[in-house]
Amino acid sequence: MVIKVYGPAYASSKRLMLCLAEKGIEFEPVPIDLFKGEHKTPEFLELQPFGQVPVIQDGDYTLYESRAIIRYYAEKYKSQGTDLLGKTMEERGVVEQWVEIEAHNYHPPILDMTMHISFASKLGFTQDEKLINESEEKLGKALDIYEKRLSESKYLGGEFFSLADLSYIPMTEYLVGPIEKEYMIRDRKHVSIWWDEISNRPSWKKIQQL
Ligand SMILES: N[C@@H](CCC(=O)N[C@@H](CS(=O)(=O)O)C(=O)NCC(=O)O)C(=O)O
Repeated sequence: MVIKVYGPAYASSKRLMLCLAEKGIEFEPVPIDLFKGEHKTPEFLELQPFGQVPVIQDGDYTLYESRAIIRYYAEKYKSQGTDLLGKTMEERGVVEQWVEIEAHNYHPPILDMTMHISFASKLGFTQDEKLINESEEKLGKALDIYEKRLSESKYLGGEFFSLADLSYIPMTEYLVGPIEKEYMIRDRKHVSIWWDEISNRPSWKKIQQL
């Protein structure tokens, strides 16, 4: 049974598509147009009561929250494709730490900047310059911590690519692309090297075609 991935091919939905690609797991994208409110229909809310994407349906198993989904598949298919969790519990702990840090210190400021820089006019709200600046400052502080970590370790989770790095890719795409803040990556030597490494993975290039 092919996994159905409900969501647009960007941001959090792309996070799990990337994980499935790294694991060599086939999936069927089911586009959900947020701008048309397709994530707020009664049918979709049956699937995901918070009205957010992504959601997966794997047979009669349904799961939402992108980071829960990538952990599920990384564990379920640990010996298939790229091992994204590390070999020991201690490595796993460090991987989980950086996945959580992304969720709380990286994704939110980039999302706020993206919404206000790229979508304010389209969605009809006033661009909040103060929020953009505060978000950029918060992100800069996080990136300085990543710079130190990546000066000591090739990847965030250790000397192996893992969920800790994978989880960052979709929102970093916004940072270096649509919101034109690539300098925040390029001004940090080790973060820049890391970004070039992880964004050149075949899985990411494959997902970009969607
Ligand atoms: N923590 C959730 C957040 C998902 C999320 O914020 N999804 C956005 C779309 S995107 O930011 O990933 O592109 C959404 O559904 N937004 C619509 C809404 O929140 O009403 C996850 O990681 O799955």
